[in-house]
Amino acid sequence: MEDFWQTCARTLEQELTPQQYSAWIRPLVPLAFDESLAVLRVAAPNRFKLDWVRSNFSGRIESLATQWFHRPVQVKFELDAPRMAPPRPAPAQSSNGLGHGAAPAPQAPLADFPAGRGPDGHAYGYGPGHGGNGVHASNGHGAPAPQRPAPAARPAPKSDLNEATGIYERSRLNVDLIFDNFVTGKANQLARAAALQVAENPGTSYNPLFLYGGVGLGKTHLIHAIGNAMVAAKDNARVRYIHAEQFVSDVVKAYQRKAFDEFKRYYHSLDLLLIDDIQFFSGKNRTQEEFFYAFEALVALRKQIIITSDTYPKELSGIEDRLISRFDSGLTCAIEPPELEMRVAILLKKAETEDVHLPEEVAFFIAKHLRSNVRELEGALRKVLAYAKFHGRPIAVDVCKDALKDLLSVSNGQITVENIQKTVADFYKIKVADMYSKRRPANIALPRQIAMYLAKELTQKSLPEIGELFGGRDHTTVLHAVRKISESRSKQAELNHSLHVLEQTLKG
Ligand SMILES: Nc1ncnc2c1ncn2[C@@H]1O[C@H](COP(=O)(O)OP(=O)(O)OP(=O)(O)O)[C@@H](O)[C@H]1O
Repeated sequence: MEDFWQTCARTLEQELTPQQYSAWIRPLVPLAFDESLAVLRVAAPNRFKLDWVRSNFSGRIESLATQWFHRPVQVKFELDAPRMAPPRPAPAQSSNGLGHGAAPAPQAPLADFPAGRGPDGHAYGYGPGHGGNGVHASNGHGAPAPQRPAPAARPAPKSDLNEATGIYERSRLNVDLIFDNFVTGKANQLARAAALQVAENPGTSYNPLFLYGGVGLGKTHLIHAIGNAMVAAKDNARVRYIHAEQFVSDVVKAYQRKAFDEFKRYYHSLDLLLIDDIQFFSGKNRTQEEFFYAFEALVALRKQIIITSDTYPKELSGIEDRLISRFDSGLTCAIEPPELEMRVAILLKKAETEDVHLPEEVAFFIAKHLRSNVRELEGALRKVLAYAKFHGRPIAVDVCKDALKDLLSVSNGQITVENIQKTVADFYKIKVADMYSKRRPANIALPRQIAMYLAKELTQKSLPEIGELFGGRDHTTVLHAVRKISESRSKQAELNHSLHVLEQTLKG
């Protein structure tokens, strides 16, 4: 087996770039070859590498093994326990800023950029060898913490676990959000391809990568996947995921502590900065200024920046032009709401992750009725599974109907505002983001008014609620749109026809 592995590694070394070889193949360790089953077991140092090699190299390794052993061989990848992804840590704080502190993190938030001083005056350590950096693992959207421990094959040495935990605490990456469990379809394939490209060639392909789309469509998932891939490729990569609101709060803390030098030192030294929901920078001038400096510094050093937003750069309001033009200078990709088949695939994948068998007709039922975003789909699936378990009933369509009764009636015959926005945007060939953007050219303003009108007609939402879902518009704007479209409809046959088609499409 050792001989085979040496030959296999040599072959792959010739076929791959040196970076790919040392990132993915060199860390693999052959464990055993089971003669009777013709199964080759190979260990990967962590979960990301494991997922990556399984998706990208298992076929090639299997074919080399098949040639070598003169019979079909299956390759099974396993985690090499000592370097596995860390268990979800209780937020750890260095007790004195230097060692691996085991004390629970304090309640008052500390500077999110490391090496700062907490309100108690203690310095909070950062850097390799420091177990805590004074940051909190939170469950909020802003800073998801590692969610789940990778299964341990054997107990890992404590120091390795601490080190690994440190990496994930500092980066704030959620280890569960990886490429492997990101379902791809028409709605997100370009964004995913760009994300993969950036993960493989950080800083040199698309910089910045700007991903935008409506709520719950997978932007955060995708950027964590990039971060996780980068950490997997390079253990000491300086990666940081941060929600834009948290960045604003870091700037405020830097002000309070007169610590802009530390702030800059930290942000300007990253290899990868993932910043989520940049629209939250709107109107925050000092934050924008600091982000501008960080952006310039990182791009000049060919360090990667990835940004997400609810709309495309030119549509961002309250953001300086110099930032907008920089956001636009790399690659901008949209993530659209998923179509039916993709929603089904997502549900099946989520169920598989939970080790639950979800009959396809149940997945179709849920996907047909909940159309707007993936977060909503996940919530519905969780409800159905919990309901079935609680009532001791098998997972079937009738259980779904009972479990999702509220959701189904709230969406008033299954039509949601998000779905209306998507349907109308597709019909008029504009971007979904235009539905909530501030732009007002006629080719956008009319479809937006039509969507508002349909939202009022076909859902239970109030005028203020609709206004909110259309980029925070006032209810009088919605009222104006509803009145205008209903009046025009009675006079213009063509508009009436279009509305009829849209209504039929939405009612399915
Ligand atoms: N294509 C996908 N495959 C699998 N899971 C997905 C996919 N898209 C989204 N999800 C899941 O849906 C949930 C919501 O996704 P995420 O938080 O990434 O959305 P978002 O676009 O960042 O939303 P927001 O704008 O509210 O921040 C997450 O649990 C994510 O894992």
